[in-house]
Amino acid sequence: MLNINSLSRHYGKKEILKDISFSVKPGEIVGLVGENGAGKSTMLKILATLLHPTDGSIALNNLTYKENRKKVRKLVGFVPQDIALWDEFTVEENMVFFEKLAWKKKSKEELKQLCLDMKLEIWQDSVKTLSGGMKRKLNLAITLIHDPLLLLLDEPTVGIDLKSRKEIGSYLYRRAKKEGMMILYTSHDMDEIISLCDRVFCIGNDPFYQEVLQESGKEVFKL
Ligand SMILES: Nc1ncnc2c1ncn2[C@@H]1O[C@H](COP(=O)(O)OP(=O)(O)OP(=O)(O)O)[C@@H](O)[C@H]1O
Repeated sequence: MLNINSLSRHYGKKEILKDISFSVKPGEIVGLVGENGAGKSTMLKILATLLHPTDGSIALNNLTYKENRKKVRKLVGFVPQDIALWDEFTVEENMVFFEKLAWKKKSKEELKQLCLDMKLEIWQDSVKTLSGGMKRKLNLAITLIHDPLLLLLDEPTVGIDLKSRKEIGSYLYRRAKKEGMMILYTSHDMDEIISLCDRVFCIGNDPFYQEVLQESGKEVFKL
């Protein structure tokens, strides 16, 4: 279970997140939507332990972020908007490199299977020769190497073709429901949010997203 309590974040004098509280249950997929600059990435970076909140507390499976940062890090997977890969290395070399940094041992077959699960069928090619969508698939595969309990995805499917997007979505959905993995996910694609997420949180003051999502019958909450 992820619990966020009265969280706020300022950048200088600018308040981006204000008194935010919510919980995510095991196996739940939660969408985070809102206009550009609303604070979605800031929220994910805080949950990924890359930023500190100005105020408030977070706990993952009763591990408080403040006191257990290292332990929490092992349980979290984060796909940021910017792709971070070794361009000169092959897909295989990237997977092996990141496996060494992970806290779980995975065989080459398992690593290759993860790429296939992300609809990436290339293994020996150098990353610099991959398309933008293929790089995103590799980024997703890397994030899943250590079997995170909390998966944070910041617009992960930008540039990924529709068929692969649907298959990756179904794969993540199955894993969340089977393993209790929690997924927090930002996207500007409302169809994808509606089809994949159990609940949606709207961040920021623009009522547009809430109205669109309510029309679809989704459970929508304002943060
Ligand atoms: N390092 C920083 N220093 C100062 N301000 C920042 C910093 N990072 C982000 N911001 C500001 O915080 C606000 C929220 O940014 P954030 O990236 O979290 O928004 P977002 O909802 O993810 O937007 P988008 O949909 O465009 O990705 C923006 O006004 C942004 O300019």
